[in-house]
This record gives sequence, C-alpha cells and structure tokens, in this order.
Amino acid sequence: MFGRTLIIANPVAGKGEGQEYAQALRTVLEETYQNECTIKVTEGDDDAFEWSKQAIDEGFESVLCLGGDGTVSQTVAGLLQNKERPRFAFIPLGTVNDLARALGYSMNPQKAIERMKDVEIDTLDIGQINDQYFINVVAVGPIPESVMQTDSDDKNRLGAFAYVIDGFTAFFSEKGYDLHIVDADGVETDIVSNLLLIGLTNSIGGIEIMNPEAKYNDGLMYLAAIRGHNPMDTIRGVLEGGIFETDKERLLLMESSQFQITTQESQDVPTNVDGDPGPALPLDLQVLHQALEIYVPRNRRRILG
Ligand SMILES: Nc1ncnc2c1ncn2[C@@H]1O[C@H](COP(=O)(O)OP(=O)(O)OP(=O)(O)O)[C@@H](O)[C@H]1O
Repeated sequence: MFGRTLIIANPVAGKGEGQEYAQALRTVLEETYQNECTIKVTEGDDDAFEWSKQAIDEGFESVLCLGGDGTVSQTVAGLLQNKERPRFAFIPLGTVNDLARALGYSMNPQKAIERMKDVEIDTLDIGQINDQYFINVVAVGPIPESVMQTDSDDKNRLGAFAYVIDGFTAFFSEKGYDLHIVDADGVETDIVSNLLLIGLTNSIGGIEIMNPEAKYNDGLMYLAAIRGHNPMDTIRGVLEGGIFETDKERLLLMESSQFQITTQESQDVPTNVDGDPGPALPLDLQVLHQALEIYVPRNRRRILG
C-alpha cells in the first residue's frame, strides 16, 4: 500500500513528541506493510517543503508528515511542485487541525498512527490563493495571526472561535471593508464585511460552520461573509447560530471553484491564510481539484465533511 515511504517529523510540534511518534509510525507501517521507511526530522522552516519536493526524485512512493498545520502546509506545498506526486497522509500534532477533522483522522496521535494499519486511498483538493497554497481557510479582515491557531481546550461547537473572539476582540475592527467578489461563473457580488471566510471543507477553526455537505475533494470552496460592519457580539451570535443555517440578511454564503476578491479601499485589507498573514488584495482563489492522493482510515466513525 504505502511503498517506499518518507516520514517527515517536526520535533517541536505535539508537545515535543514528534520524533517519538515518527518512530511509532515507522514501526506500524513496516510491520503492517513490510515497506521501507525513512524518517527525516525538521530543523527549521523550509525542511518539510524541500524534502517533500525532492521525494519523487528520491524514489519515495508516499510522504507522511507529523506536525501542526505549518508542517502539513509546507509538506503539501513541496509535493505540489512536481507533476507526479507521492501519496500523502499526516499525523496531526497541532492545536486545531481542521483538515485532519475533515478527513476523519483521529486527533489523538497514537490512535491516528494505529489507524494507518487499515487505510484506503482518496483524493484531496488544495486551495490556491495568488501564488501560494492553502489547505484549510482564508480569512479576509483584520484577524490577528494567532486566530486560527489558538490553543483552546473547548473544541466543540463554538470551540476555537469563541475563545478567539473573547481573547482578541480588541484586534477586530468595527469597520466593514468594501469587497467585490466574482465567482467561477462570473457572478459579481458586492459586500461590506469585517469577517469573510473561505474554506475548503466545512471545518474552520475547529468547528463545523460551513455547508455540512462540503467534502474535501468536491472541487469547491465555501465562502461565508458577515454582512455590514458588525461589532463582535453580532459576529459571535452568528457563529453560535451556525454559519450554515442560512440567514441571508446577515450572511453571504457562496460556493464556487474560483473566487476573485478585490476592493477599492484606500487602506490595505488584511488577510490570513491557514493561520498566517496572507497576501494583499486583489485575491485570486481557485481549487486545485483532487491535487493529491491521500490515505484515509477505512473505518471512519462519522460522516465526513
Ligand atoms: N527542529 C525545529 N525546531 C524549532 N522549530 C522548528 C523545528 N522544525 C520545524 N520548526 C518550525 O515549526 C513550525 C511549524 O509548526 P507546526 O505548525 O507544525 O506546529 P504547531 O505550531 O505546534 O501547530 P499548530 O500551529 O497547528 O498548533 C515552522 O515554523 C517550523 O519552522
């Protein structure tokens, strides 16, 4: 199943246990599939990107990484540098791990490793925003860097977002930005908003707030924007109610394989890509449909988003 496998481990992710988990993963794979695994431990920023980029030339059939969203994003970006790509999977060691939730991976690293014993192959969409990739979510608005990566114990329903909003209200502007959105069909929409999110699946910030039908390889992005220049308590109310519960007066909801977002604003509109500061507008977003082949556990317990 896995063939020659490269395991990339971030030793500082997951309470510093990335390396031990990598050994455990190697043992599981070698015992289950009698394959050959190589572990590489990252030292800094570009390692995961460089190693996954070179993996195909080095004869690896699969690349698995262990880490948080940063490590997963870098590994994915490296894989996408080649036309022919090794298959991919990861063991989530971060805090929010939206993609892992959408894929039905366990949030418990030991269990996620065990589940590699019985997998099937599926495909995964990757998002592109201008000249970079995203795996989870793009936010447009004055959202602080730490928003999508907040360390919250409360991962249900409001989860990370409630924590974020409580903790960072001061960072949100009550100014609404004038945004112009064009989708793949050329439909044009104007909106004033101070919170616009675009996700590839229905899980954002650790909670399921988008379209419950959203699937990680359906070729679509899901956009939700809160209309007007709302204070945080309104935004909070909308999130508590669930973004997918259509409320056309307060919410703009769209789905498309492409979005173009522009503004006439004189000041820069901040953006956030998978928890890190993103590019300035104009934004060109598109789905790289089924860009990767991935391993997912065969017996996933819940309906997937
Ligand atoms: N050996 C290392 N020592 C220190 N930092 C490292 C090392 N290897 C990788 N890094 C850094 O770790 C960061 C990525 O962390 P990652 O996102 O995987 O975990 P995390 O921050 O715990 O996860 P999350 O943000 O989802 O909570 C990168 O910025 C990378 O430079």
